[in-house]
This record gives sequence, structure tokens and C-alpha cells, in this order.
Amino acid sequence: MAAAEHPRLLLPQFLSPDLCKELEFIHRSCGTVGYRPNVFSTTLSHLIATNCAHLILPFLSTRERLKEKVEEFFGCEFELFIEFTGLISWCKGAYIGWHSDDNRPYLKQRDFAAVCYLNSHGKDFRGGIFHFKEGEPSSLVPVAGDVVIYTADNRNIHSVDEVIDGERLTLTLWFSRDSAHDEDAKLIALLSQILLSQEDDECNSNLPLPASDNMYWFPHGESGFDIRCARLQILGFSFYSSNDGKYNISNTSHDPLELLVKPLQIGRGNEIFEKEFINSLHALQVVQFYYWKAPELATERRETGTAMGSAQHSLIEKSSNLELVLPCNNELAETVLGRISYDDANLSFDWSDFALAVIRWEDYICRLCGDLSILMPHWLAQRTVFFVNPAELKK
Ligand SMILES: O=C(O)CCC(=O)C(=O)O
Ligand SMILES: [Fe+2]
Repeated sequence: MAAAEHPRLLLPQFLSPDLCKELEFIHRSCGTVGYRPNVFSTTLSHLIATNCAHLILPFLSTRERLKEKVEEFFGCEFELFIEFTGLISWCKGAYIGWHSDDNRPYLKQRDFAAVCYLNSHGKDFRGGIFHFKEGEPSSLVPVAGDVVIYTADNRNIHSVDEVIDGERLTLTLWFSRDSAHDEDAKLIALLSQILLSQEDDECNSNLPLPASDNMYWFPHGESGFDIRCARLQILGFSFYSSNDGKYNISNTSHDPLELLVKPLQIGRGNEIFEKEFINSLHALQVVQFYYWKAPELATERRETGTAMGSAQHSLIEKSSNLELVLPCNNELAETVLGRISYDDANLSFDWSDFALAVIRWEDYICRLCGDLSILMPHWLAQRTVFFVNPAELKK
């Protein structure tokens, strides 16, 4: 069958390995339960709504590069709007049968799809192979950095095999010709609200604020798990009460999940890290940042022969009454989220590297917040969220 009957485009290695890791860090720190069983997602509006507007910056240049590619390939320059941008992960048991992406009355506005693979089949997950019903290529094995673009109509009916193990992560975008579905307009509206509410509250402006608990709850029969607990737990950490048990479960008459929005500490093995985090999402973001940077931190330590973070932290010996007892089925969490692989599978956890990661995370967030404050007035004036190097604007 001729290619024109099934218009699609493959862009191998369109995203750099480090960008794939950065987006993975964002998803694992900020993601919520998704729209289908065993699927998790992080949308740009969710990032803005949870006080992490600065974390939309790493998406922007790829978003624009993809829109240009789609317009050029399908010959519709300057006609398209981005309808949706999101990180979507599929865990054990997730799959989708034959469908086109515009196959519901409320999805008719979708004209094109771009799926960017952020991790790789075989290494990070098993199953999850993509198939087109007709035309070539008939199957795609996800490889981190690769992108597939296709029309959202029935010329590109496709399916994804069930994920057997691990977490399959993509950055997925849909494009529309209909300006009523312009994602930027929604983002600008949200950003303007946030800007207004932040005027009186400067100091906490770059720490994550959790959404409602149900957005993090993965239900399973009578039990389930909170994704914030699960993500920490599968890496070997637990949450601990700070303030000598002031917030511990026995002192709370409310829902134990409320402890996740209060100050807390984290621990591992017999040790609790002394730093207090403002809430579970703050702690989770720093832990995920550590895992993004861990290979580079370990190399630095080996090369310089010193643990640079060692001067900057102290550990408290664990006392069991401080561990937060939360309603999380850990066994289920491990089954659903699977084993996590890192670049260097032999990398062992190191608290002094972690302490250094805390400092590097603060620098990273400060840089993004600085960039955001330069870009935001331009976005609000032009009613679109665009990428430009902030240094260019300062000139
Ligand atoms: O993740 C993929 O490879 C495609 C997912 C898909 O078909 C969809 O979300 O509609
Ligand atoms: Fe699809």
C-alpha cells in the first residue's frame, strides 16, 4: 500500500538522552494516576496547578520543534495548534487495542499525533510494542529519543501491546487545526491566575503543592497505593515524621494521607536524613532528581576522591515510632511499577551524593524559576507559551 495512504513520519533520536531523563524525572516527581487503568500522566496544566510552572520549561523547545516537523511534513505551515502535551506512562497490564486517535466525539479536533519514546523496550520495560494496522512500518519497538508522528484519523489505526513489566514512558502531543482547542490558551489562563495568587506569597513559589489526594490514589479492590508513597518506596525509602512525631498517625484523627501534605523527613535502612521537606512531593522531587543525576555524582566522587556532599548533611538514627504508617500496598506498587533500571545498574545509594543532589536540585529549580520570571511577561503579552533563551531577551 502506498505511503500516502498512511501518512506517518519517524524521527529517530529526535530527543537527546539527557532530555529523556529530565522528563522522566519530572514525571516520577509530579505524575498522577491517569485516564486509563495502569496509566499515569503529567500534564502541563497539572504542573502549573501544583506550583511547578517552572517545570514546563524543559518541554518547550521539543514542543515547538515537533509542531514545525508536523506542519512541514503534512504541508500545513502556521495552521496548527498544540492541543495536548503530556508525559504518559504505562505500567504492567496497560495496553490499547486498534484505534485511531480521533475516535470519540470529544476527540474529533485531533488532526495529528506525535509520540516521543523516553525509555526503551527491553531495558526499561517489556511488552508495549506499537503496531500500525496497515502500511509500513507495521511495528515500532520503543527506543528512548525516537519519535513517531501520524495522522489522528483512520488512515493510521494502531495499537500497543500489553506492558508485561516495568514502566513505559512517552511524551505525547496532539495537534489540531481548531483554535478553540489551543493548549496555550489554557496554559496562559492558568499562569495568569497563579501569578495573581503568588503576589502575596513570594517565598514558597518554587516548592510543589500537592493536588487532591484522589489524583495520587491508585485503587485496587479494597486496597491500593498512593503514587507518592509508591515511588519512594520502590527506591527503598520511607517517609518519617519530622517534629518528633507531632504529625504522626497516632496524633491525627484525620485521613492518614493528610500526613503527605505536611512537613516530613525521609529515611532508608536505619538512617533518617536530617533535612525537613515541606511535603511528600518536595521530598519525592529531590529523590527523583538524585536518581537523574546519580551516575554523574558518583563519577565526580570517584574522580575527585572525595564525597563533596559529606560536609553538608547529617543523619539521625532511625527510631521506629517516627515512620509514617500510610495506606500503601507496597507489594502491589512493586508489581505495578516494576523494577526500575538506571544507567548504571550497579550504582549504589550514597547519602553524601544525595546531600549534594539537594544543593544541585535547589540550583536547578532556581535557574528554571529565574528563566520563567523572564519569559512569563512575554508569554502573557503574546498569549502563547514559546521558548526562547532568556539570555537573548535580557540583551
Ligand atoms: O504510546 C504509544 O505508543 C501510543 C499510545 C496511543 O496510541 C494513545 O495514547 O492513543
Ligand atoms: Fe493512539
